[in-house]
Amino acid sequence: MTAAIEVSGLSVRYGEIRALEDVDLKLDAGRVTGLIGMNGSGKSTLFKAMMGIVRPDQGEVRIAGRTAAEARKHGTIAYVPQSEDVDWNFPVSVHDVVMMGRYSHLGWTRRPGRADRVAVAEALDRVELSEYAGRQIGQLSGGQRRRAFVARGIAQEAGILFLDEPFAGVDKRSEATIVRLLRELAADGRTILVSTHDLHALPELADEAILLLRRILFQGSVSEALRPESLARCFGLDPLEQDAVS
Ligand SMILES: Nc1ncnc2c1ncn2[C@@H]1O[C@H](COP(=O)(O)OP(=O)(O)OP(=O)(O)O)[C@@H](O)[C@H]1O
Repeated sequence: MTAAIEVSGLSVRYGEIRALEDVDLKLDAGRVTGLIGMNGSGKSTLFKAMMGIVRPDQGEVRIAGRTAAEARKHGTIAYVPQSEDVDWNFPVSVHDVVMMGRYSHLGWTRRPGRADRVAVAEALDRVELSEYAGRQIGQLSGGQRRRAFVARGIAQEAGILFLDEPFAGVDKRSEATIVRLLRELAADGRTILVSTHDLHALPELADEAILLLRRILFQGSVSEALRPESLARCFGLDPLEQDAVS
């Protein structure tokens, strides 16, 4: 089976800072992968490099046979950003946000047609936000905001979905809804990569896990990734243990 995403020998620097070093990974379609790493370990940089937003110093990214930049241009990748990277006061409705996913599909008039409106309505329905379509995006809860961005990716018909910390600031019920939704989207054949600090959600969420600390420390089963010795290498301590005592 050809990997949907193949990264080889990827290194990224910001001036003197080495954010990623010699990263190799393969992600297959139909699977959810959890990307685990402490703050500053390079998770966002990895997403950006795989979307062709930051240029690698070395190595390459192939997305379904294309370069990262080509794949982004073709709308192959949808990105759900970290909450703090979004201006929630921006005067757009939930419907408008989801319609943004159709931009790569719009014809020469650049005006949404019937097919675009249908795609947006179906995406909103899929994430159970139809009744919120007219609301300003900032008037949604944390979990609903994430679902609106997932709907944007569905409307975009993206085969690949990257989510950067989708559970941060989200209550348990919304978290469970997002986990269920991502599992369904993977079952449809999408490739899903989710960065998260929420290790407790991992067994239900992900088919496999990657531990990142500038380099890939581990890629494999969730149960192995969650072993104390694996986490100790990734975080320098065992965070599950920390949660239990705090
Ligand atoms: N635009 C930038 N300019 C300079 N340094 C940067 C830039 N973006 C990230 N870095 C640095 O690169 C390293 C990796 O950062 P990155 O944001 O990829 O980590 P992260 O794992 O996503 O962290 P977090 O969990 O806090 O979001 C960090 O040392 C960070 O300070």
